[in-house]
Amino acid sequence: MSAVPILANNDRDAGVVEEICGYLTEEPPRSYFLFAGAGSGKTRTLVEVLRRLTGVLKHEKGEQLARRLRTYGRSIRVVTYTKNAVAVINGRLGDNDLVGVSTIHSFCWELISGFNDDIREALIAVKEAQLEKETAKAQAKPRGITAAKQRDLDEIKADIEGFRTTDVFMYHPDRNTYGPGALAHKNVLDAAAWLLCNKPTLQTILRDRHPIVLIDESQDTIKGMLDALMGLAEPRGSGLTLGLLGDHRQRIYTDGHSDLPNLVPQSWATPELQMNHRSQGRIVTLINRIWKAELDGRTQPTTGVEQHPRIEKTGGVVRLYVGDTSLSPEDKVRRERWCADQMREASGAAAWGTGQYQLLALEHKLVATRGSFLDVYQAMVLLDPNAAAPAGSGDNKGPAAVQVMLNELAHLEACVGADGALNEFLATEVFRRHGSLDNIPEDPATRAARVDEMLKAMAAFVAACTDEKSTAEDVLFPVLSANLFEFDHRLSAAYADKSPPPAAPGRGEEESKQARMRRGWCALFDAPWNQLKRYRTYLAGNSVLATHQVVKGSEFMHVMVVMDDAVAGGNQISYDKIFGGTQLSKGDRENVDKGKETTIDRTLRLLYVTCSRAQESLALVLWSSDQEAALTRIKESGWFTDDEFQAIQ
Ligand SMILES: Nc1ncnc2c1ncn2[C@@H]1O[C@H](COP(=O)(O)OP(=O)(O)OP(=O)(O)O)[C@@H](O)[C@H]1O
Repeated sequence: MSAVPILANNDRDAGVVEEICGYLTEEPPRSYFLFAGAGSGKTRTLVEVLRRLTGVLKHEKGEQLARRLRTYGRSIRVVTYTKNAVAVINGRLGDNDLVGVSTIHSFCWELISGFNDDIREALIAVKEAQLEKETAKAQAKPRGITAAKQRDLDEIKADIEGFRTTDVFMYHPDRNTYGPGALAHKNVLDAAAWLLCNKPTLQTILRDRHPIVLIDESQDTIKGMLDALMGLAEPRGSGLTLGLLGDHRQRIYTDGHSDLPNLVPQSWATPELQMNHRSQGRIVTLINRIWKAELDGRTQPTTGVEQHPRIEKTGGVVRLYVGDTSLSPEDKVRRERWCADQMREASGAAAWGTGQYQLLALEHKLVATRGSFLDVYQAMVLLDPNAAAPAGSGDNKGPAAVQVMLNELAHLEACVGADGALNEFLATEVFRRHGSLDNIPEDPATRAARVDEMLKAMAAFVAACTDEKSTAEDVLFPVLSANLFEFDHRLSAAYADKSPPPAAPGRGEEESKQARMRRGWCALFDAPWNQLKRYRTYLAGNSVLATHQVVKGSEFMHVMVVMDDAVAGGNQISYDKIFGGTQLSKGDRENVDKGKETTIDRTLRLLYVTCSRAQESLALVLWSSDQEAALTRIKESGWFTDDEFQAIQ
């Protein structure tokens, strides 16, 4: 008797897999948009559908579809947001020649690569449209086309000329591509979208290769491509069927459509997942509340399925702590530890006392302060602002010129045991792997001299990296002097240059790239070596610290969300406005009047994403510019019970 209601409740979404299989195997097949909230098991649903449609699991109509796909050499294409998601789906699906899983970048490049004339035509058309639009916009302004704007417009013209004279285009979806004909990621997406809209041959190729395309995280999928695909899928029976999976409540990038649910054609099916399998009941109630909140300054609709927790997940602890944002960063870090202690008492989870909770901060700099690697992080930002921090797609690997410090030297350092002794066997392996032993001289005497030089350099390296006080320069010195690895010429040149760093530019002053990089190199060489390890862990996404954006798709037992608008800078996100410590600005009011997206809308979605990462307990720490006002508003909001929020003393 007891098992029945559990199954009934937890299995309220059990029919969705079969429902979707039905749409995709109908004649003609029907496109669908799956509303699937946080923790609802989108991936599992997707994989289960694919198993049935490709004949892995017994399914009459699925087997027929699989036969048809195989006969014509076709496959179902799944498009994911990150490479990590590709690996997860492939891992769960196993070997399956009827399904291809890739990121949108790989998918687009696969479609257009080799069609150089078409790519050229598309890129020129896209850029000319951009030039026309930007010129008209600038001309309409009271000051007309300023010198700075003219520079931007000239850059677009130069891009167009560059495309005109390129014969062969090159691209690697997994990394930045350099050299003649190299395309940026955005070029590839733009070109593919344009070609899909304008070239019937490419439309036929797509339909012929992949009659079914399923897109994960569709709320953040780049608009141009999504529009092109949605256009091709109409009318039903056109030869392309789309499945869009997503959660518009979790849209955090500006690439996606702002209101996807309303763009989906009426004729599409709209199945729903109502369960949240991830979080305890208290957390699910909170995220439902957050989404439904009728806040002043909100323009986005509250469309969405109310989620249900699993019926055995009746617990969960949620707390909101409100502190004064004018405190120093050190004081804030200390008080956040106090909040963690409060969480340990409230939840009884030892993890809060041992630092085993995931801390989510709004901004990388904030994370770097809390993670004690601020010097290294700031140096990396100066060296390459676009590569210094982890990205949601998992693509950033740090500035290219310092890769040897992030890889080779890290691997060598890992050969040093806790007792400070170097494991020579492992170190030799590291050298072999990175090609450092390839050029060891043949002649015995020179060979012995080289080996001796390497051993001495290694001993000096070990001494430097086990000394807490060493800077990056101290550790680099022996390895660079003995050429233990192949160093990027920019790193070697910067190291050899002993000139002092240029002064940082004043407010509003421009800085050349060269001066900025020189400051970056000097800051990096001066930074404590032990910060590099923490920076690497963060970059790789393996840290207990992360930004709010990067954790999309992840889950953690215990989560602390640190909300500190003042430190984060920018006006895109403001938690203090949501919680009442800051009033809406004039710009917010204007946006509301025009029905445009507001800070409140963006912040609410980000808050929804961060809160929904927690499985067991969730601490929200708000650094507010008006503690009292925020606490009053929080009490009125009804999001939390009286014992769930308090001031940070
Ligand atoms: N049917 C199910 N029964 C039990 N557990 C499930 C089920 N589906 C998913 N889960 C579990 O619930 C958690 C959330 O699933 P998953 O990460 O796939 O959700 P999601 O829809 O991708 O969420 P999000 O959009 O928040 O990232 C995972 O731990 C997963 O193992």
